[in-house]
Amino acid sequence: MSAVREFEERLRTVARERYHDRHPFNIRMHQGELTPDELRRWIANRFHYQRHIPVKDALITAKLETSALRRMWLRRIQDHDGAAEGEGGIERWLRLGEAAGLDRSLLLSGRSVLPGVRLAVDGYVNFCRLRSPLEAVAASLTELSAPDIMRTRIDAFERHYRWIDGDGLAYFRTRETQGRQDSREALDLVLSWARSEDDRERAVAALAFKCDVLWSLLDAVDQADPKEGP
Ligand SMILES: O=C(O)c1cc(C(=O)O)c2c(n1)C(=O)C(=O)c1cc(C(=O)O)[nH]c1-2
Repeated sequence: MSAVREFEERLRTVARERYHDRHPFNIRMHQGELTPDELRRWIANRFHYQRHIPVKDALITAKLETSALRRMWLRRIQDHDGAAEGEGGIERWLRLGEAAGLDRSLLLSGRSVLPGVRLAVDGYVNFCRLRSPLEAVAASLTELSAPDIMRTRIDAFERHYRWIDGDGLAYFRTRETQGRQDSREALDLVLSWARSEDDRERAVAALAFKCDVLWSLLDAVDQADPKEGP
């Protein structure tokens, strides 16, 4: 196998084997075992991650040196922030919250964000702020596994959590396609930028770090005091 194919295989293995679809909270979600309060707590806390994705993508965009690359990365910001008020992934996530009975003002206030979730998201944003473009882009490669988890989640919501209106699932449906494009583009960049063995090690470590971010976020949600609100 060529060195590049071997590197790609390592990245795909990390993205598969350390991905948060194996986290106990996601397993319970997919098996239909979450209570409405647990699901609401996840939605409210994951909103904190969602609203920071375009922030970290702006930090990455600032590191890219050509118009073509910046144009590519700007699309990600628009996917989340929309081209106009009332559009985009953040708006779709707020609608998911509303479909689950969460007021958008609660999500926007950040009042429900658990300390561990705040640290995990800060960790990811600061990683993208401080590390090389190669490492920041490699960290986004968890998205290699994201389209599959979106499918699993849509199926689980439609089967087990029918109290959430189906229109609320628009975020997940849109992300299935967007995630595929994002991960294809990011993988091409990482494969072409990582020239040395040292670069490849750093890229794999960046992806493993990002898996830890997603895992820690779910640890915090999973271990939250059930008496606390969403
Ligand atoms: O719900 C999920 O399981 C999940 C996972 C990930 C991921 O794997 O990083 C992302 C998303 N969703 C997502 O919605 C999203 O917009 C996104 C952007 C990124 C990224 O790192 O650039 N990951 C993810």
